[in-house]
Amino acid sequence: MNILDKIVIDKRKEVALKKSIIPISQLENSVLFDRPTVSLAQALRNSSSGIIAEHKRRSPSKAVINQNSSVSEVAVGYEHAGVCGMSVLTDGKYFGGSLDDLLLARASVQLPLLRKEFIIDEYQIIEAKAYGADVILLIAAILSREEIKAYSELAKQLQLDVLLEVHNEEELYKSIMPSIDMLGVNNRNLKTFELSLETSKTLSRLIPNDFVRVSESGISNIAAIKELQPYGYQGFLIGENFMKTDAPGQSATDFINKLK
Ligand SMILES: O=P(O)(O)OC[C@@H](O)[C@@H](O)c1c[nH]c2ccccc12
Repeated sequence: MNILDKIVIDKRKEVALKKSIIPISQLENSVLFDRPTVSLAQALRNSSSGIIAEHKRRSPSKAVINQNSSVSEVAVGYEHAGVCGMSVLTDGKYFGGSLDDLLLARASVQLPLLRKEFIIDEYQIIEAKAYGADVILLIAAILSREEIKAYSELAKQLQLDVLLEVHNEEELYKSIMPSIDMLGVNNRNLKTFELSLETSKTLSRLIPNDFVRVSESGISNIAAIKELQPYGYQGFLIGENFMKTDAPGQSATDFINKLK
């Protein structure tokens, strides 16, 4: 069994438990549920840098990155740096994140916030809205075409943007539909952790022009961005490169200044 299979098995148990404790009606009654959202896709279209900065304490591929980071401080630092959006890992077991992290980020910044989660149930999309997210991630490797369609349509109803993540041609073909706003190509294979920017380059020619293109993972310098821009990428999701430093916000500032 690969790591992604393990994560999904645990996630199904987690969601089943949560559903038995907090009913959907309670999520829908939360204060943030009616908050007007901000579009990340729009922010990326209007930006020249296109940086989406992630809050990530640890990961199965890298162990500890920044175990004790303060999500509020990081969020404020990222906003100050001029990023287009922030990604907040909410998985606890494998990434050390939580929905409280999302709430804290929401309380600290106006930026579009992406709930970075392994979504396998509609409940998690309603939860994302209730905890202040503007965008959800859907991972094609763990979803059928029917699920992608149902989940992305629900997200649109809730005014959430959808970032659909793919890693190969097959995943890309099954995911192309109008309810997707952004197509993310993950340079990291979630099953083997193998990393290569070539993935973004080879898949780019298969992505229809109306989707905002986001390249995800393994981006650690300006050269990588310059290399990917000619392939039509307008968004760049960066986690570890910022989070491994003592001041993620400052490293995002330095990075964006170099891009200008
Ligand atoms: O830390 P990196 O290599 O910059 O990667 C960030 C982000 O792309 C990565 O965390 C990620 C991309 N897709 C995911 C899906 C689930 C969990 C994590 C991810």
